[in-house]
Amino acid sequence: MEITKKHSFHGELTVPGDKSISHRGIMFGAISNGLTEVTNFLQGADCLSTISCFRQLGIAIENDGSRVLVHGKGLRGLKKSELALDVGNSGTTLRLISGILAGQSFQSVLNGDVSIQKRPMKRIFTPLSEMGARFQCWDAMHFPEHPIKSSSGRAPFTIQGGNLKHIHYQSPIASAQIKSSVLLAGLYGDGITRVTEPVLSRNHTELMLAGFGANILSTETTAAVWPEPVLEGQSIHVPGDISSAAYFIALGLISPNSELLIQNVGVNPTRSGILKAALAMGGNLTLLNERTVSGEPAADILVKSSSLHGTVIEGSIIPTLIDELPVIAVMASFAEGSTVIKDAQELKVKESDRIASVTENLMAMGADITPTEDGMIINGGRSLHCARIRTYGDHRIAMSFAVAGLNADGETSFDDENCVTVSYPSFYQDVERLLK
Ligand SMILES: O=C(O)C1=C[C@@H](OP(=O)(O)O)[C@@H](O)[C@H](O)C1
Ligand SMILES: C=C(OP(=O)(O)O)C(=O)O
Repeated sequence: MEITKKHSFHGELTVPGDKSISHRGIMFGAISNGLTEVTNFLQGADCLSTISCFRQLGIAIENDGSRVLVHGKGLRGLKKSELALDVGNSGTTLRLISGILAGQSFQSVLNGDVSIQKRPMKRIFTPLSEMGARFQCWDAMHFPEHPIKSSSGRAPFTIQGGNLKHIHYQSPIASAQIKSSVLLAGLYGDGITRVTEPVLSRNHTELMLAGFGANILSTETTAAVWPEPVLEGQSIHVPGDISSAAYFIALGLISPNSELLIQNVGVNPTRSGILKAALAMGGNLTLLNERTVSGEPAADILVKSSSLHGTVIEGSIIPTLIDELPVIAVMASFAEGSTVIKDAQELKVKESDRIASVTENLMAMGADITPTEDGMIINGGRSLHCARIRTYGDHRIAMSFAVAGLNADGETSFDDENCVTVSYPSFYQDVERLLK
């Protein structure tokens, strides 16, 4: 596939359902009593991995391509899977399911793709072990034919769960995956489990678990969950994913004479830092029709071409736009002046090292970018030219550089453009449709 400069983008679009909320709908439905219906479910590879893991754990799940029905079996209704659970490319699946499996009396084996096998899991082993779960990592090269014990702190690994104690975990990292994993294990604890984070991360778990009937309380950066709730199946309508809308926000802002209306996007303040960052850069963005969908704030976002300028992105806003930083870096390359991104060392442990992958590709396109230990500095305003993009199999890198390529001279090509199926299977078709 080659991408060339296009002049402007116009029209209305809806982006697919939110990935974080889709995962949680399946997981919480599986451990609730009765039927959970998830509409506008994201049919991306990551969320399909969550469905297949819970099917392996004995949960009947019907998926007609949009609506998903989960026949929940209650907190203690999961069955041991004889085969390893394969989370594919999905860190959210792996870390959240581990919290649930920590509470089961059986053993589970978890594995995923080569990217997952590089991602750090000690961050969940530490609190879940403190609660009483036991973990054993295996050497990925020889697994499963010749299981060799490893101390890698990465997948593949075995969890032996059961008889959990409650804890108050002071997480060193602002991570919704760590927080959610501990809170889910806390459902099986012997008292109130609390998680305190340095900065508040996305709170979809707290909002949705409360909707299923859990007793859960959030105060600033601490969330507390009471054990042994009776969870009841729910109807969840998933709002559009702001992380997917981000590519169209960037495209609308940096492409000349463009105007896009992105409908029904989740704008939970713990997720929507990109809106604040884009406004700080001088972006013409308006939120319309603000409403609540299944307990989550949603709105339509009107985006118009803008002359952007640089900004500083640091501190407590970082967890609210962590997945959007690659496309924000692309926006910054089209802005006048410098943009400084700090406190974002978590970028190094996503599907790729996103400080390195963003830097490499933006440099290849002629941008002025310097990587730092915890972010990057971009001196914008240079015109970009085509390059062959190395995605490292990372969906967010592919989509961010599609946005760059649509505003760069020449033919931009990709080593693997298909990795977008992880979170946005119809991405290229949606871009095509909005071309004026
Ligand atoms: O909880 C979630 O759904 C997610 C949390 C974030 O990860 P961390 O918790 O590792 O920051 C984010 O990057 C990921 O895409 C989804
Ligand atoms: C980091 C991401 O997802 P996960 O951690 O679930 O793989 C992402 O979608 O950008």
